[in-house]
Amino acid sequence: MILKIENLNKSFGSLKVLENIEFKIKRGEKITFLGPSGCGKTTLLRIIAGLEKYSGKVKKSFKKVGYIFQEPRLIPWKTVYENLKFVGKDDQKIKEVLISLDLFQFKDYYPAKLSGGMNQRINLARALIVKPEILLLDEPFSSLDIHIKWKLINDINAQIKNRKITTILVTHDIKEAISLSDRILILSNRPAKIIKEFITNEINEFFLEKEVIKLWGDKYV
Ligand SMILES: Nc1ncnc2c1ncn2[C@@H]1O[C@H](COP(=O)(O)OP(=O)(O)OP(=O)(O)O)[C@@H](O)[C@H]1O
Repeated sequence: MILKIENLNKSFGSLKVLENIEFKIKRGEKITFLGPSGCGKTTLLRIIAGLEKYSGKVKKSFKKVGYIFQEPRLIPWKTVYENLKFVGKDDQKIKEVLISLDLFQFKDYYPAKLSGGMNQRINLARALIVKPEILLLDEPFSSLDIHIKWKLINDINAQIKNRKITTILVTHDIKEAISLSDRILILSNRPAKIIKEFITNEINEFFLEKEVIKLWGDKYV
């Protein structure tokens, strides 16, 4: 087990965001938390990454985490190469990751000169450079055009398969959930509770959409 969470609760002042969250993830597993907007998905990932206080038990058997945020958070005055150098010192490793993501030819560009999709690929490269045992993906496709989004999903799937990385995606998008996970845990409206769980192989998009409409009501868009 790479992560085990029991009786996790989180509030910001009087706003209750997470309620009695309990789950386990095996090493190498890909899971998605599918939840409506504003239910507490980012907060859950931030707790797993060690960036947020909480009450309950979070038992982690990993040290290296890769985190991909909704918006690419690259340092604007550093080139692609320098952005990666900032987190990983090994030139050979940087080169290998850039080549594996078809980014090597852009190594001397500044982020502003590249598209949103390219910036997110660089973000992925930056997350992979630390050789993460677990990759946390916080709606990384939300600002991307549809075809760029699917290219990035394919890239992520190939990379996590090759490197056998455990992944946790949070999203409100059914297709993303199905494309990137072995298991889908459905979160309720805020405060987020786990209300249902599916094995991705056993369902399809249409079935999941019906379930989500039932569970989220008018929060489903
Ligand atoms: N640091 C904070 N202080 C106070 N409230 C916060 C803080 N962080 C998040 N919240 C609130 O907690 C709730 C859950 O936020 P969170 O970002 O975790 O949800 P989400 O499901 O990721 O949202 P979205 O789908 O919009 O990205 C929101 O109402 C948000 O305003």
